[in-house]
Amino acid sequence: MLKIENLSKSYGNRTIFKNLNLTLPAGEVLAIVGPSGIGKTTFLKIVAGLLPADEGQMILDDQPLDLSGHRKDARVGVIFQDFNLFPQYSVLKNVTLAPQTVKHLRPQTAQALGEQLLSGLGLAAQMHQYPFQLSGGQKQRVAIARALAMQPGMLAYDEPTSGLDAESTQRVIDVILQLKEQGTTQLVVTHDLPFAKAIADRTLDFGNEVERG
Ligand SMILES: Nc1ncnc2c1ncn2[C@@H]1O[C@H](COP(=O)(O)OP(=O)(O)OP(=O)(O)O)[C@@H](O)[C@H]1O
Repeated sequence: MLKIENLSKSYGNRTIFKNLNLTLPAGEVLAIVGPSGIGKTTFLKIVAGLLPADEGQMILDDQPLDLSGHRKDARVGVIFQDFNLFPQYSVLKNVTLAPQTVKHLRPQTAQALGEQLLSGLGLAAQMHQYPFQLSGGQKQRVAIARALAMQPGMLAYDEPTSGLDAESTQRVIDVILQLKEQGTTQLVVTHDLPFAKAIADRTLDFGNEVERG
């Protein structure tokens, strides 16, 4: 479960959100929607530990999350809009690298985990290919496998269907629902309302429901 209490963020004298409170029960999917520039990505980056919050706290599975913007643990897995895969590494190595270097898993253990995750996401045939050989939807699923390989407490996605065709979008929907079924807590920033409807237990409209003044 993710619990957010009185979270505030400003850029200079511009308040992006103020006193934001939110509870996301374990295994639920929250979609965050709202117009461009309203602060959705800012919020996601704070949840992911990539940007500092000004005030407030976040608790994931009863343990506080570091909100300094320099979080070192991998408790929140992030999937970026542009995938951020390493182009010089195979799909499997993209997934197994961080578990070995950050979590110090033995190569065989990381490999077994990577193979299991990639197979589960329908990428068994692509394991030894390179990112340039994949479709956008396949890259997105590699990014999801890579995040899951760090065994995070939850996943956060930034516009995961942006630039994907209908078929790839459906695969992302299937993966998110499959992970939900397995109990993964997920937060998804999107401007795609039908997509939000297909995945979410709950939708937060960042434009209308969030305090900023
Ligand atoms: N580092 C920064 N310094 C100052 N202002 C920023 C910074 N990052 C973002 N902003 C501003 O904060 C506002 C919220 O940006 P953010 O990217 O969070 O919005 P968004 O809702 O994700 O938009 P989009 O859907 O277009 O990605 C925007 O007006 C943006 O210009």
